[in-house]
Amino acid sequence: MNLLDGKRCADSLIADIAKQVSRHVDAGLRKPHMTVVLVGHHAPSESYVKSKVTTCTLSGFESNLIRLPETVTEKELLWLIQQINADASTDGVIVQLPLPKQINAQRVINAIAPEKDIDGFHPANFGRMALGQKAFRPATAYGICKLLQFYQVPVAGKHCVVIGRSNIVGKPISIMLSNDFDIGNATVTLTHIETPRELLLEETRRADIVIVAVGIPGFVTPDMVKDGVTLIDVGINRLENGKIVGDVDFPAVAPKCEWITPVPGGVGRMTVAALMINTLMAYQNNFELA
Ligand SMILES: Nc1nc2c(c(=O)[nH]1)N[C@@H](CN(C=O)c1ccc(C(=O)N[C@@H](CCC(=O)O)C(=O)O)cc1)CN2
Repeated sequence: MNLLDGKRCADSLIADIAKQVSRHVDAGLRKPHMTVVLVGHHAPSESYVKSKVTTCTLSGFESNLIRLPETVTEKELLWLIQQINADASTDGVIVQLPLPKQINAQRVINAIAPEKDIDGFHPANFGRMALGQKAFRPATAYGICKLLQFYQVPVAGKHCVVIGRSNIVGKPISIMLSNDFDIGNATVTLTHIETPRELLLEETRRADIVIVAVGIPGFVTPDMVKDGVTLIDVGINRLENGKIVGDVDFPAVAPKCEWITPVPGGVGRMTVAALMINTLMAYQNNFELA
């Protein structure tokens, strides 16, 4: 069993980004700038946003965090997005998800200027990504690709099963791994929590790579996978005792795996690193450097 260490990979990517930024700054350009919008006080979101702001500093970026109250209206949030879109000093913006019930998240995402949409959630970026064109790619999915690439895990020609069909993880990773560029060229089956159990097992038991993003602790058990599988655990579940675990029963399944991501320290770290890659791309696009 080998660990796909997200911290090690993310640290290496961030060091590389910081070098590129310092070359741009030495040449007289301003630093890349990310704006983060956080609505309310969702505890995990607070921690993710803190990690994004800290990683901006490590990457040599400027960042600013705009906090809005839980009760903010959709209209007020859309107005703020318009202001950020028009602000030339911001290269990229993210609105931390989830948003409170009164706000339609997709309407907010649709209002972000595609050239500042470093989350890659806007339909224009999602569409370009699906077509294999240059685009901001959803950070978790992109981070998984970067992690597989870093550890030289073979993907082309492999059978990959994704469990979970969310717009931010399951759908984009299934498209990216099946595309014929970068790290793709896998044969991908997209399953989800409503896939009949028998069918799910039929798929996962013959998969070379399983990616799980369902938000259920211990969902993947040893009987579901074959020996030598590569297992990517996207789940982040907080147990009552304060422990964070993924969607995989790690102690039981790890001995069967050739490669496996830990939680914490796996995909989560890569999400933040991939967001930095997207921000650098937004900046380089702005200055026509790429
Ligand atoms: N606007 C967005 N909102 C959300 C996204 C996103 O990509 N864009 N993804 C998730 C949350 N997320 C990033 O925002 C995220 C999740 C997890 C981690 C992370 O580093 N996890 C650590 C453990 C976390 C902890 O200790 O609390 C790990 O796995 O090691 C970073 C970012 C939903 N919202």
